[in-house]
Amino acid sequence: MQLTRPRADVRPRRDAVGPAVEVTELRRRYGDVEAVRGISFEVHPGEVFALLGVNGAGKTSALEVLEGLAPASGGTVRVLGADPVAERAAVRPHLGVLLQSSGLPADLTVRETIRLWGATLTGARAEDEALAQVDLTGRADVRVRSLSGGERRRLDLTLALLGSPRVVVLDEPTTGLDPESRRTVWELVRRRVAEGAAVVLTTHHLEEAEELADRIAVMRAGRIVLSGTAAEIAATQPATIRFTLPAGGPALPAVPGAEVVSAAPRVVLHTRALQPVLTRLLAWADAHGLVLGGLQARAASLEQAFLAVADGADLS
Ligand SMILES: Nc1ncnc2c1ncn2[C@@H]1O[C@H](COP(=O)(O)OP(=O)(O)OP(=O)(O)O)[C@@H](O)[C@H]1O
Repeated sequence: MQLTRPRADVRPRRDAVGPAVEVTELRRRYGDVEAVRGISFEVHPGEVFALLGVNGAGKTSALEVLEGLAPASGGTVRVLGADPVAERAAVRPHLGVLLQSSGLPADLTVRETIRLWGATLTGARAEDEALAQVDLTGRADVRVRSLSGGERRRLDLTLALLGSPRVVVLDEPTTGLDPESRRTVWELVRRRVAEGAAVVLTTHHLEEAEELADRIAVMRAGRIVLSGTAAEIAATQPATIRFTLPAGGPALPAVPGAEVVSAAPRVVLHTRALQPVLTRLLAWADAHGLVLGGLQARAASLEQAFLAVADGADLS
């Protein structure tokens, strides 16, 4: 299978404002394992950038450098123009981080946790606002150890956004959340972005990337192998046409521009020219007075492209 060759780096659509995050040829190595093998991207203020990839693709390893938690083995990372590891003190006040798992003190209540974290920040949001924005007002006096997984995740998120950070890094922000809580989180992220923040996130929920991200990069084995908007990435895959051919009728002729993936009676065609192929197909059916049973025509999805990459599609 052919996919378009990824761009060498991932350029934002807007170039008027300088990038809040600049990652150039980033590498990260653990002993003999090269987890990140030279990735480049930029994220501008007011933009959401999603890093996708199967388990072990290198997403968290890359984010940890942005978060200032680990040095790069090669390449450069700039957050608001500074090195997040070497200049951590300068970057930290402007950075909101949500790790995959947090280690909050279990004996503190939700309100105490927010108060304590807020005391380390300048210009922290009011406690009540921080509680309300993640629907934890009614749980303010509950100890962290007694929260459900989803409540804890929402607390993590409100802490990450407590200081109104200009750069937000979210590692799987909605893992374990129910659909309603997930929407609450999306709303919060959108609000922060509308206020001008640059957001980098990882997720295994492709619909989350489609909902939130302006641009997406798909990683495999430490490299970015596909990048662009969700629509651009989906468009690397063919559209699918399905129908059932009635018994006893004429055989399906070759349709130029379409590849037969499954033959009659349950026909599946792949095409990169959906409209002309569909037009020819319908004209042929019409000419023979045929009804194409259960006819479906579907453009490719982000999920299809993601799975093709995960399967190791030939990218040359
Ligand atoms: N501390 C470590 N020591 C050695 N190898 C590590 C370490 N952390 C991660 N790795 C390896 O680096 C590779 C990338 O891991 P990473 O956690 O960055 O992937 P990921 O894309 O974030 O995966 P997931 O979706 O599961 O979170 C994997 O092969 C992993 O086993």
